[in-house]
Amino acid sequence: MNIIKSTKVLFLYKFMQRYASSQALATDLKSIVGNDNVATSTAVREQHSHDESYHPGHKPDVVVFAQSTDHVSKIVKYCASKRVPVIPFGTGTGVEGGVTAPQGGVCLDLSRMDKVLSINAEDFDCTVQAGVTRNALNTYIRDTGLQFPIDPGANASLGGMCATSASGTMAVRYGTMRENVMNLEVVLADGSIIKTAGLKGRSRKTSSGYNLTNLFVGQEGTLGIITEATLKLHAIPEAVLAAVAPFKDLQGAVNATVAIMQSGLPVARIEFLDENMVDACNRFSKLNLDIAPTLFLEFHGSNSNIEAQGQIAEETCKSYECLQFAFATDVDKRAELWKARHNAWYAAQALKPGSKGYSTDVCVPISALSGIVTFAKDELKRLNLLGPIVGHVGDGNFHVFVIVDPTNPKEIELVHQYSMALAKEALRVSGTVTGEHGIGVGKKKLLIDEFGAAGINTMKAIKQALDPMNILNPGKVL
Ligand SMILES: Cc1cc2c(cc1C)N(C[C@H](O)[C@H](O)[C@H](O)COP(=O)(O)OP(=O)(O)OC[C@H]1O[C@@H](n3cnc4c(N)ncnc43)[C@H](O)[C@@H]1O)c1[nH]c(=O)[nH]c(=O)c1N2
Ligand SMILES: CCCCC(=O)C(=O)O
Ligand SMILES: [Mn+2]
Repeated sequence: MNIIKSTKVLFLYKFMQRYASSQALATDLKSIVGNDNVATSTAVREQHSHDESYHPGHKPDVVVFAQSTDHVSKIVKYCASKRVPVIPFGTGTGVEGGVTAPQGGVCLDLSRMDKVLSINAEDFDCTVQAGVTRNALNTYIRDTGLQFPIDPGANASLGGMCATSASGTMAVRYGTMRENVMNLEVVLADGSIIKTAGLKGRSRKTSSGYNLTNLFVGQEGTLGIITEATLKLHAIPEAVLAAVAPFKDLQGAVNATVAIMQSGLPVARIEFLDENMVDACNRFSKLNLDIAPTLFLEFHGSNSNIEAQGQIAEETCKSYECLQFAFATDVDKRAELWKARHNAWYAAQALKPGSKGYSTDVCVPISALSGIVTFAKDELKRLNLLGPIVGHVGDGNFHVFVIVDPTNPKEIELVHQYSMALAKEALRVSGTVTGEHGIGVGKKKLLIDEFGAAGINTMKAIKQALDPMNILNPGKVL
């Protein structure tokens, strides 16, 4: 009895101590960035404790809404002086637990840094603050005839997209964030500010110094806080044509993809949905597609060549026994199709109300795609799991959205094992454990298999050099 009582007292004491220190932290931060930019309410901390995944949330002690690079620099400098963790937060749409705060600390929300700083239409580039979302940027530049085509399904922040090296349905044509970031402004762990590609750099190519830009693309907030990004823009095509092609079997759809890629056709989108995913999209997005392994395709070109592109794709799909090949030229029909594709994650989860999705994200050389998708499906069947499959197959990248009961730890463990087995199969065939979602907390254990000890030690040496006190998003990636 006494032991229980003293444990309770100790718990209460620790709670009071943490509460007092987080209050002191908030008071100091308010003096740096102003009262309106600091939140300590449970609701705001809860909202910033998790992303869109099944990974358990952890609340930060304080949430700070930065308004400028100067704010970020001052906050990081202060946190360094107190050895307080800093966790950057864009829009919280990540899926590997990257924004959770397992050690508490300050969640640095960048959504109020939402200014488009410059558009250089003649150079096809722009510079934005980190909190600008991809949709906001595309709305802002609509009249220039340009677009920023990297499209994770969610309306993510461009800072978050840089930090996770995001991609999406159009990477097959326009590249991922790695190919589209020209320069970054980054606040380092001591509060100093750098530009990764030169103080004013926005040239199309450079061989000057180390490639700092791509060190900070994909670092998930563990090496620095991205405050501004200079990005490549692309012309909005004169003509766009979409198509839907259901196939008799999975192999036909995947082999047609490989053949289309090998033909050199500049396909803009080529997305695979297995029969379960099509069924889920039909229900969730009110489509009426045949329930079969299906490709959604899109071609970007000029009025004079768009039909020829579509025709080559149609002939190729027919030679792999597609059941039909239906073009969608109408703007609204196309928008409906891609909206449904972007909502696939929610469609999958809606198959079982109350369930949560567990997303896998492997990427392999395209010649290995058919084999590994078959492996993924066979394993689902063996383990009796429901997992609709969707993929940016032109890049050899696909996701199994395994549906889990979040209250059933045994099922979560089983799905975790499935995800690990799939990732190891991807490595066996020379792929990667994540094509676009990153490592976060979810895939840390797999890094050693992908890079080996010497590779991991190199990453640790970089982390140690840039963040010796481990205050930047501790517990993530490495
Ligand atoms: C429905 C749906 C569909 C998709 C996706 C999500 C959802 C919900 N995603 C995943 C997600 O949208 C993607 O990872 C985004 O890049 C995350 O951007 P946020 O702004 O939400 O970052 P979020 O706030 O979730 O943070 C992600 C990570 O980056 C760090 N971070 C955020 N801002 C930072 C900054 N300014 N500086 C440094 N670090 C920072 C965070 O600390 C965290 O580790 C995705 N992804 C994809 O690649 N392809 C896809 O097809 C999809 N599709
Ligand atoms: C939120 C899970 C990832 C979604 C995704 O990457 C996709 O639909 O392609
Ligand atoms: Mn994806």
